[in-house]
Order: sequence, then C-alpha cells, then structure tokens
Amino acid sequence: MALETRGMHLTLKELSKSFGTKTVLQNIDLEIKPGEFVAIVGRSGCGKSTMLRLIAGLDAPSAGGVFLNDEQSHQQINPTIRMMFQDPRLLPWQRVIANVELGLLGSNSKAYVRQTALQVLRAVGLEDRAHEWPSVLSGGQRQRVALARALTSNPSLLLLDEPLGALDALTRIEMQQLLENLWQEQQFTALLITHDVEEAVVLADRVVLIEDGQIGLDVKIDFPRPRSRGDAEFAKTVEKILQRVMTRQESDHASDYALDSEAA
Ligand SMILES: Nc1ncnc2c1ncn2[C@@H]1O[C@H](COP(=O)(O)OP(=O)(O)OP(=O)(O)O)[C@@H](O)[C@H]1O
Repeated sequence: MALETRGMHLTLKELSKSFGTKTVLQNIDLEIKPGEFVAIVGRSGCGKSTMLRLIAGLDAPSAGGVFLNDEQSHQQINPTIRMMFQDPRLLPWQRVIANVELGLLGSNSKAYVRQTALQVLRAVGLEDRAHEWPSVLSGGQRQRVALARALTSNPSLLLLDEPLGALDALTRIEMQQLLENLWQEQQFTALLITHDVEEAVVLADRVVLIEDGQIGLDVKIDFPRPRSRGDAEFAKTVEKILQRVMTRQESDHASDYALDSEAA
C-alpha cells in the first residue's frame, strides 16, 4: 500500500443545488485539506448525500463549483475518487475476490489485479474468504469487502455515505477502527456522512453540521487517536454537537438561533 501523502485537496466554492424550486444546498464554502478526515452530520434530508453526489461528479451544481486539487470539476468521473454506501452493493454472482478486483479499473495486468486485491482483502481481514460468494458473508464482512473494493485503486478521496449504518454496534465499532487504521496508513482524504455523532467525533478531524442548506457548525476535533468514548472531553463534544442538531430539529426557523462556526 502506498505510504506517501496523496490525499486530495477538496474545495467547495459557493456551492448550491436546487431541485425545481427547492433549494437543498445554498452557497456552501468548505475546504478539506489533503489527508483530512471530515464527518458531515445533519438531520435527515438536509442535503448530505446531495453534497457527496456533487463532489463525486454524479450530479451538477446549480451554482458554484467543486474543486479537486484546485481544478474545477465538470462532472467527469474521477478514478481517484471512490464511494461507499450503507448497502455494500456487491455483485452476488461474483466471488469476493472478483468483487474486489472490480475496484481496479484500467489496463492493469491480471496478475497485478489479483495480487493487489488479495493484499487489500488481507488488510480488511478477509483474505481467507476471497473465493467465497458474498451471500455466505455476514453484513459486516460484506461491508469490509466493499471497503476493500473502494481501496484497491488507492483512492485519493473516499466518500462514505453512512457506510456503517446497517451494522450492529460491536461490528460498527470494529469497522470504525479498521477505517481509521486504513485511513492513517493510506492517507487518503475521507468525507464521511453519518447520523451517529459519536462516530463522527471518534473518526473525524472536523465535524461539519449541515442545516438549512448551509454549514451550521464546523468543529475541529483534536483529541489524540485512537479516541476513547469514555473520555470526559469526548462526551462533552458529542453532547454539544447533538444538542445543536436536536435544537434545530425542533425549530422551524433558521433565524431562531445564531450560527456559530467557531466551536461546539
Ligand atoms: N434527484 C432529486 N430530485 C428531487 N429532489 C431531490 C433529489 N435528490 C435529493 N432530493 C431532495 O433533496 C433533499 C436532500 O436530500 P439528501 O438525500 O441529500 O438528504 P440527506 O441529508 O442525505 O438525507 P438522509 O440523511 O435522510 O439520507 C431532500 O429533500 C430530497 O428529497
């Protein structure tokens, strides 16, 4: 696996997206440094997945732009960006190894593709399941295969749309640790959508809250890693972000409270 820093520098400039008359994202300015891990939180329907789709080039902004390593993206598919979803989206008619090999696009030799896929499967702890069908794996194992597939091509940006949302609590914690380890090792830039504020504070360098189509909070998390959920500062930070999310859910008016983008 590559050890050099090669995370993507991602910048959103005055990014807006509307569907018909409904404005979902409005003038979003956000800079994510190479190798940074940023978590996006916010109430259901606030525009988190829409933001990820714009970054991935799967949808076009209504105004403003997405800049990948300082170059404006024009909806072309960028092979150094990979996505992972809540549903692992494995091909059931392909064995685990073949599913992982799908992550390696282009004209690589068969031997290279096989060797790389096995190496990444080893990194997610599933090398011994390489020749099985996805259907015999557990939900957590399938998500590990999806993570392996996303990482085979050494992405510079990994977009994670609630990838651990369907897992049980223990498997989820194990996957968080695996994701953190692989991110530290491979040094890609990571953007994680999650409904779980604790997960955001465990994993991210920054937690960004989207509300009313804008950035309501941008909180730097600088506790040492690996982070302990039992730590008093940790619990305080989670609580403050949660309070803000919940306050907003109960409020009908954006002007009911002031924006505070300094710290939670
Ligand atoms: N293609 C589309 N056409 C019309 N409306 C859309 C489209 N895609 C998303 N929306 C609307 O945009 C809003 C934001 O959707 P989005 O999926 O980005 O929210 P989200 O924050 O990811 O929600 P959740 O947390 O529930 O997944 C929603 O009101 C949704 O109905």
